[in-house]
Amino acid sequence: MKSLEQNALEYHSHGQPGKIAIQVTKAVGSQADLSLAYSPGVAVPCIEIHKNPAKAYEYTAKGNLVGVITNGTAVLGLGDIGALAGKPVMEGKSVLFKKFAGIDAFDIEIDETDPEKLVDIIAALHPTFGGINLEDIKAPECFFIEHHLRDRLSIPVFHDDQHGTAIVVGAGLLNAVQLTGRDITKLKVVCSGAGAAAMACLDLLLDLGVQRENIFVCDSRGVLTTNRELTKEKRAWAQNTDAKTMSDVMHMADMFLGVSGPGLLKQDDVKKMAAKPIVFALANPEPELRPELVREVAPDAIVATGRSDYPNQINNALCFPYLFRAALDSAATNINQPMKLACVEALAAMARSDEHFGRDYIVPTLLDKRLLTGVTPKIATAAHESGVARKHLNEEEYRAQLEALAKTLL
Ligand SMILES: NC(=O)C1=CN([C@@H]2O[C@H](COP(=O)(O)OP(=O)(O)OC[C@H]3O[C@@H](n4cnc5c(N)ncnc54)[C@H](OP(=O)(O)O)[C@@H]3O)[C@@H](O)[C@H]2O)C=CC1
Ligand SMILES: CC(=O)C(=O)O
Ligand SMILES: [Mg+2]
Repeated sequence: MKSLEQNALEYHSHGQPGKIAIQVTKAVGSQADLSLAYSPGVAVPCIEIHKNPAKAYEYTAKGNLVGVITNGTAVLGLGDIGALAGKPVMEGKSVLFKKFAGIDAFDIEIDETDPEKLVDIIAALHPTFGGINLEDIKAPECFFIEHHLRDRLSIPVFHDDQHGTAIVVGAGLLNAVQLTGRDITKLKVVCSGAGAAAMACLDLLLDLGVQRENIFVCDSRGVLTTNRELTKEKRAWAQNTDAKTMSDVMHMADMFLGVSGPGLLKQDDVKKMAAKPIVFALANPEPELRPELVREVAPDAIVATGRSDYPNQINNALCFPYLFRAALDSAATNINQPMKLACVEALAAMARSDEHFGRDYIVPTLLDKRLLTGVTPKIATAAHESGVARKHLNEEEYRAQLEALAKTLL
C-alpha cells in the first residue's frame, strides 16, 4: 500500500502540476469576440473604470476574486519554510474558496519578511482583488501587517490563521461545553502556542464568556508570566504565577487548546486534566497529540484536530469561504466582529441540529453542502445590521441565490 507521502506527491503532480487553473468566462472564438475581449473593445470598460473605479465590479472579475497571500513564515505547523514552499497550501486554500463558495482566488507567495515592505506590496496589489485573505504569516508580524492593511484598504482584509481559526474553535467549544455540561465562565483553559492563531482564539474565547484569569498560555519558552519579558500581545495573557512549564498548569484544566506544533502535548498532561476534558490539538499536519493517544488516557475526552482524517475537524476552512462569500456579495468594507460571531453561532447551531451531534460531531464536516446556504446568509445579515455592508441582501432571497450557486459546486 502506498504511504500518505507517496499519495500526496502523486496527487499534486499527476496531470497538470498543482491543484488549480484559470477558466475563461466569455466567448473568444471569433474575430468579433476578440475585438470585444481585447483590442479595441477592451478599452471601453477601461475608460469607464477610469471615470468611476466602482465599475471594476461590473466589468472585471474583481468582485469575485480573493488574493490568498503569504510570505511563508508560518506555513501550517511547518514553520518558516519560505514563500515558495507554502504554495501548495495557498493553492489548496484557493481550491476551497472555489469549491465551497464559488469564489475565484489567486495564490500569491511573496518573498518578503519585512512587515512594512509587505504591507506596501500587498497594498499595491490590492486593486486586483475584492478581498484579501492573509495566510500563514507568523506572529507578531501578522498583527502589524493585518492592522495596517485594514487601515489602508477599503476591501476586506482577513488573516485566516487568526480569525478563521478562532471562529471554528469558538463554534466547537460552545458545543463541547454543552455536551460536557460545563459553565463556560468557569472553564479553565491551557493554550499551547502564543502566535497568530492563539491570540485570536483567546480573544474570541473571552467574547464567549471564558474568564481571562482562567486562561494559561504557553509559548516555546513556557508559561506566559508577569515576570517574563513579553511582546505586547503576549503580555495581555501573562499570569502572576510561579508556574514555568505547560505541565505545571495542566492540573484540572478543562480545555487544552493546541495551536503550536507537533507532539507538544504529553499523555501525562492529559491525565492531569478534569474529567471529560476538551482537547483541541490543532497543529497541522501533526497535532500536539493524536486523538487515539488522548483517548487512551482520557476515554471520555472530546478531541478535535485540524485534519480531515479524524472526526471533529476544527479548521479555518470551515468558515473562510462563507465569510468571504458573504462579504463580497454584500460589498462589505471589512469582516467585522458581528460577522465573525454570527459565523460562530451558525456553525455551532448547524452541528447541534444534526442527527450525528455528539462528542465526535461538534462541528459540521468541511464537505457539508449545507454550509454555504446555512452559514453565509447569517454572516451577510450581520454585515448589514452592523453597518459594514454597502449592499443589503434579504436573508431569504440570498439563501435562494446561494442554493442555485450550491448546485454548481462540489
Ligand atoms: N486547525 C486550524 O485551523 C489551524 C491550525 N493552526 C496551527 O497552529 C499552529 C500555529 O500557527 P500560527 O499561530 O499561525 O503560527 P505562529 O508562528 O504565529 O505561532 C506559533 C506559536 O507556537 C509556539 N510554539 C512553538 N514551539 C512551541 C513549544 N514547544 N511549546 C509551546 N509553544 C510553542 C510559538 O512560540 P514563540 O512565540 O515562543 O515562538 C508561537 O507562539 C500551527 O501548527 C498551525 O498549523 C493555525 C491556524 C489554523
Ligand atoms: C489550517 C491552517 O490554516 C493552518 O494550519 O495554518
Ligand atoms: Mg494557515
